[in-house]
Amino acid sequence: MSALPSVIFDLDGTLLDSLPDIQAAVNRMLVAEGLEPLSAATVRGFIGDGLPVLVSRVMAARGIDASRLGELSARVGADYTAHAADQTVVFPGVIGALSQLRELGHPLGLCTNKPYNATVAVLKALSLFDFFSSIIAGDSLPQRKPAPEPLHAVRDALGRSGIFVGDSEVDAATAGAAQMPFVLFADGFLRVPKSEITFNAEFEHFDALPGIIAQLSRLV
Ligand SMILES: O=C(O)COP(=O)(O)O
Ligand SMILES: [Mg+2]
Repeated sequence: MSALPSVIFDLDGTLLDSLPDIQAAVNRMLVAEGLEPLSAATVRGFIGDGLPVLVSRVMAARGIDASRLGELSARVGADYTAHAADQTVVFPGVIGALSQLRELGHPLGLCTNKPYNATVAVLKALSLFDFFSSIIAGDSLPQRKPAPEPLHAVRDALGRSGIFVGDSEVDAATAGAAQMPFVLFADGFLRVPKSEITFNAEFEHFDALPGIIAQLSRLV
């Protein structure tokens, strides 16, 4: 029997409902600038392409001069990292599914566009850090998702074929570019209709994930 494939996870909107803390950090910056805060729905639509892109979208929405991107990204990043687990919760069933997959012998990895320091802070605060043998974040490599390199880097570090589990069109495109099967968590931060993306399977509760991985493992 061949070795079980690795299972590689996206973070925001897949393992974590992190929107409240991302929105709060963005709005602390806006309020400090004397500007109106943004709604959760608006901020949700800005998440998925990494922190600098998020901040550039926030700045555009509130008319802040683009020349301040470096300064404001650094400020939001530091503030968010210090408060990354204030309101953020793990989606129901995540710990059970990760435990089960690890026990079965699947190596587990993480491939996120969130900056590395914030990723580690939130994973440790929510007792998820020890599950992952390889973590590639939004600032780990010159490329970020949807480029295939971050996903390939995690897969290569884990030393097996891989299955990617994510919530967004960015993740679907990354899996396609990396030529890896993609499992969609359908209750995350997807910004396009499901019909516009390609996935091998989908689920709405993590209790269903180990069964899906068992099926796909026969194909990879
Ligand atoms: O930080 C982001 O923009 C998105 O993070 P994710 O890749 O974990 O969904
Ligand atoms: Mg995501």
